[in-house]
Amino acid sequence: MTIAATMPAVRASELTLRYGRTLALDGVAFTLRDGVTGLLGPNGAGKTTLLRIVATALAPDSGQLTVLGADPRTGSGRLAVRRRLGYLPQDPGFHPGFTAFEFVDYVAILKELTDRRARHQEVRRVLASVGLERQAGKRIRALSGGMKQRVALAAALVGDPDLLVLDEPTVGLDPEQRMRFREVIAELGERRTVLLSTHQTEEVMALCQRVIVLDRGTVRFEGQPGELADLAAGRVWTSGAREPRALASWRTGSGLYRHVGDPPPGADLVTPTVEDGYLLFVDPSATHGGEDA
Ligand SMILES: Nc1ncnc2c1ncn2[C@@H]1O[C@H](COP(=O)(O)OP(=O)(O)OP(=O)(O)O)[C@@H](O)[C@H]1O
Repeated sequence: MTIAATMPAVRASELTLRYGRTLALDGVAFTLRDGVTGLLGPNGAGKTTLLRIVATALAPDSGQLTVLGADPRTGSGRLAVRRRLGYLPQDPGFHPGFTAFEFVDYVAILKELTDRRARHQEVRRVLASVGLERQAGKRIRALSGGMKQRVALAAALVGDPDLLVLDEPTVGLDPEQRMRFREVIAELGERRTVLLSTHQTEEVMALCQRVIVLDRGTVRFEGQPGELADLAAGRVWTSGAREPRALASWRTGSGLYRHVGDPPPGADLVTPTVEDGYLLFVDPSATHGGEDA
């Protein structure tokens, strides 16, 4: 079953969550529709906390949340969400003695695929979709980090869920594996709603139709990656020397220095990237303090 194009898969407002004295989420609001949305933010921004809430693994202290038309505050609502959700957590909690097949089969059992034959067919399908058909019989402890990550993604794909929540899915992967993951995720995003967290702006450019920038528990930006890049227009330039007053200034492969910040008069402005826009939001010395007001 697919969700109607007009209906957001996730609608959240005023989500707040504290761990003791740490305010991890502070009035977070966003809407997710079909396609791939990247959740970008520095360490400790609240990304994992937010993904766990959307995946119904954690309840917010306050705020409103609708996931796939259901209310996760109720038991029946959580069950309805979990039946149509695929979640790749940061730490999937593998039993290392399981084979890849056994682990994904175990997840399929938890997802109520009771018919053994159909279930095994589904396990083979999802393992093949991440290129692991030949490793299905290997013990997880014997797999590389990248392969373990693929097993975790395969488990999230069981049952062809309408909503996929992926916590840093490409972390620790080599470039080839990352490309392979991108192919799988992009294809899913053509038919489903995918929310993935990442530290990598290049991932957002490569994959995401939309991006949410989270910093210190607050949404700083929500829109298209191109719009985030455009926010840095006029604030990125190159020159032949380091610029100590810039927010960021580094020597590039060409030998020229690239700077983000307030350019001097007559600066050689260049086209900004998503990373430039992101830097302006998350750098505490940036002049975007009013954006979240
Ligand atoms: N179980 C917990 N107990 C106490 N504090 C926590 C707990 N989990 C997270 N935090 C704190 O809440 C804040 C948000 O953490 P969270 O893991 O959601 O951020 P993140 O954006 O996913 O970070 P990273 O990119 O490093 O994974 C941080 O300050 C973190 O230290």
